[in-house]
Amino acid sequence: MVSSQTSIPVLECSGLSYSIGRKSVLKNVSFSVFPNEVLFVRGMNGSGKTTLLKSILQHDKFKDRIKFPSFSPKLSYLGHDLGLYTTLSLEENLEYFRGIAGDCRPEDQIVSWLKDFRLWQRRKDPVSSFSRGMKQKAALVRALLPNVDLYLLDEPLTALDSEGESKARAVLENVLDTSSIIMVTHDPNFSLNAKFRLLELGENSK
Ligand SMILES: Nc1ncnc2c1ncn2[C@@H]1O[C@H](COP(=O)(O)OP(=O)(O)OP(=O)(O)O)[C@@H](O)[C@H]1O
Repeated sequence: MVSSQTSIPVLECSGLSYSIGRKSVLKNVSFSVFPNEVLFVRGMNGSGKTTLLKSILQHDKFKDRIKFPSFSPKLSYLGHDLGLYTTLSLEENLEYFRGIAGDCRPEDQIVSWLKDFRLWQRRKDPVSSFSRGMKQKAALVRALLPNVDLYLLDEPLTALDSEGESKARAVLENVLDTSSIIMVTHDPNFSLNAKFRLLELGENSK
């Protein structure tokens, strides 16, 4: 369902422009993210989707453009670099991130997600032994482990099979009960059973 909500946004971005060297990557980008909503960010390769997520992570540098009207939200990021220690087991990774993250989702929720993703039996194996899709699922669980207000997910369903994608959809809908998500996706048909908005970035790399 497309959102028509008028509550206070978690994040408000107005007129954000960003250049790398002489290349203009983001041109006058404006959008809002509301509580318990997902913002899908789409656009061609090179249109600035990853740059936008990284700009939000570095929001201190863009104080006049990226604002948090009600409170400064806690953020969690999943990028193309999956952010896992591949010589450690999945269980060790999650223990490590639980240790540094502070407030985290309950253990039983994480166990349930690992079972849904068929990772539970492999939790003691080094992440380096995982397939590409398994690494992606592990990285998604790692990113969603901290209990934060806003998740920044860059193509989080890359390499997932149809079962994995369906489970990931349920996990993301679960997360939206308490948080908001900005999700980069190339799939125009991807949807969640949640309120959503769309941000289409222009292609600036010609
Ligand atoms: N470190 C960098 N140095 C120079 N140019 C960069 C750098 N990072 C990104 N860019 C340029 O910024 C533009 C946007 O890149 P970005 O990764 O944000 O695009 P994207 O929309 O996420 O692309 P994709 O769909 O391929 O992941 C591209 O033209 C890219 O070449």
